[in-house]
Parts: sequence; structure tokens; C-alpha cells
Amino acid sequence: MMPTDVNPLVCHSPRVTVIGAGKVGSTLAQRIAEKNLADVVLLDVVQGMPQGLALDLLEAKGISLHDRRISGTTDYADTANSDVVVITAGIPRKPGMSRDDLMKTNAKIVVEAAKKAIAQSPQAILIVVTNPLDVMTYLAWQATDLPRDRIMGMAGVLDSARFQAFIAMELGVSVMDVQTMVLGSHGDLMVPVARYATVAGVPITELMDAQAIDRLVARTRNGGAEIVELMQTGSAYFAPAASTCLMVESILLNQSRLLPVAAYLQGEYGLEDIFIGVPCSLSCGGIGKVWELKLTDTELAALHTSAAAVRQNVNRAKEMLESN
Ligand SMILES: NC(=O)c1ccc[n+]([C@@H]2O[C@H](COP(=O)([O-])OP(=O)(O)OC[C@H]3O[C@@H](n4cnc5c(N)ncnc54)[C@H](O)[C@@H]3O)[C@@H](O)[C@H]2O)c1
Ligand SMILES: O=C(O)C[C@H](O)C(=O)O
Repeated sequence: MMPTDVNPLVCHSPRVTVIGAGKVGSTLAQRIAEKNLADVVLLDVVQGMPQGLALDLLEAKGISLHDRRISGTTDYADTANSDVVVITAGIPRKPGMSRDDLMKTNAKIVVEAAKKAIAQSPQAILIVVTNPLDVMTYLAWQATDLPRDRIMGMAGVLDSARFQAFIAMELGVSVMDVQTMVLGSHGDLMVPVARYATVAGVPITELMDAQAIDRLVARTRNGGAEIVELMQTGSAYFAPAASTCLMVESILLNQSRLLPVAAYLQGEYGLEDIFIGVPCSLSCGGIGKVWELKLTDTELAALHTSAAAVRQNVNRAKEMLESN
């Protein structure tokens, strides 16, 4: 029997659109569906590719045991009414490149994707993943004029996960007992806050010497480049997709997880009109609260140096877009 009167509260299936069905996008789609979080629409410019990936993913449903709808498309109309939109569209870097070298190509892609996606899903929460992350998030915000609680960039979760993994490996402890917080931009000037890194509540400053901490901080800062050098083609995607999925999960399940995300600042940490990594709680409305941690003068100065570099690149990106 078909229901005659559908209760929208019961029948609403959350929907996540992932723009860019490449390495990060397709891995994220798989995670979201297999965790049973939402239906997924994969969108890409390459005709046939998102459709093929979606078919491949849905053919695995009986094995991975979920009932989420997964579709692939090149048409933004098919993404309408998404609860969350994630932008992973754009080129990854090659060995020897910095993330900033991707700016010219990716700026146009991200601006277009953000505008088209939000036109179809004006109530969505937008998560930007494309690099250079902090700059791309700013451009997506400008292009969509979304309120600041509904737009953010993914990077701090990934950088913190790397720091967490390196600490666990160094000390030979379970990664599950390690907590970390990496602030600032997603680049060489990111700010892993060693004082706030703990193992089962014990600060790492009590567990290893300053030299070891410096070594792990440097490896964290270089985490993306280390993988780019090893792979020689493309960049990391398992940990990036897992990190983005954690943010999507906290939003869809209204968990209020406290995660470092690139958020629009309006005076917090003495910074304004910039997207940069700071701790935020993520819930069904998006960013519920930007948390202002107490930082030492040195940590705050590092955050400001990081922000100054992002601001310079935002201005460069704006000029590039205007000259096109
Ligand atoms: N923020 C982070 O921490 C983080 C982590 C990993 C990767 N990244 C970035 O994410 C981006 C994607 O990485 P990847 O490894 O998935 O790359 P990829 O090359 O595997 O995939 C990118 C996809 O984007 C698609 N694309 C290009 N232009 C498009 C457009 N206009 N509309 C829709 N789709 C379009 C391409 O066809 C491709 O399928 C890169 O910029 C990378 O640097 C960021
Ligand atoms: O390093 C890159 O270019 C991709 C991503 O930002 C990462 O940190 O893995």
C-alpha cells in the first residue's frame, strides 16, 4: 500500500552532494553511504564518470549493508535540496608544488561550483575541501553570501589527525588515547598547538622532549607534501575523506563535535574577515560556536602570521578572478 500522507519528518532522508568525483570526492561518497549517514549525489564535469562511480558504489550496497541512494550526475539540478554540499572539485598538486600554486585554476572552479550548488540548495551547509583551502573557502563564501555558520573549510581535522597519528607512533600508544588541535591555515604556517596535545589527558610536553615535539610538528606541517612526494601523482585522499566525513557526521547527527575547521572570523583571536582554522562546534545548523582558546603570545603570533599569508593570497585570488 502506498502512503497517502507522507510525514516529512519521518520521510526526510538527509542528502549530501559531493562536487568533484575524484579521489577525495568518491572516497567521501563511499564513507558517507557506508556509515549510513545520508543519500549521496556525486557531481563532476566529466560525463559518465560520476554516474559510473555511483553505479559501482550502489552495486556494493548488499555487501556493505546500507540502503542509501547514490547517484552520479553532471547536472546541478540533480543536486537540489541537499542538506550538505562538499566541494572537492579542482586539481591536486604535483611534487614540488605548494598548495598556493593551485589557486589560479581552482579559484574559478570553486566559485562556479559554489554558486551553482547553493542556487539549487539555498539552505545547505557548505564544506570546502579544494586547495588552497583557506583561500578557496573565502572565495566560496563571497560567491554565495552564505551566513557564517553555514560555510566552512576542512583542513584542521586532517592536520590534527596527522599530528595525532605521529604522536601515537612516536610513543607507541593507541591513537585512540591521543587528542590534538592544529589551528591556522592549511599550509606550512599551520599552528599545531603542542600544549593542547594530550595522551589520555597527559600533555605531550610531559611525555617527550622538545626536540621530539618539534620533529613531529614539522612532520605534521609537511604531512600533505610527504604523501605527494611518495605518490608522485595526486595527493592524499583516505585521511582527507575521513576527516571531511567526520564533519559531515557531526552536522547530520547534530553531535556538536568540537573540531578545528576553517571558519569566518569576526574579531575572534583578534582576526577579522578571514577564514582560518579554529576550534568550532559543529551541529545541525553548521558552526554552532567558534571557541576562543587561551593562546600564549607565541601561539597567537603564529596564528596571526598564518592569517597574514592567507589574507595576501585571498587578495591575489580576487585580482586573478577580476582580471579574467
Ligand atoms: N583541504 C584538504 O585538507 C585537502 C585534502 C586533500 C585534497 N584536497 C584538495 O582537494 C582537491 C581534489 O583532490 P582529489 O585528490 O580528489 O583530486 P582529483 O583530481 O582526484 O579529483 C578532482 C575532481 O574534480 C573534478 N572537477 C574539475 N573541475 C570541476 C568542475 N568545474 N566541476 C566539478 N568537478 C570538477 C575533476 O574532474 C576530478 O574528478 C584538490 O584541490 C586537493 O588539493 C584538499
Ligand atoms: O597536500 C596536499 O596538496 C593535499 C592536502 O592538502 C593534504 O594535506 O593532504
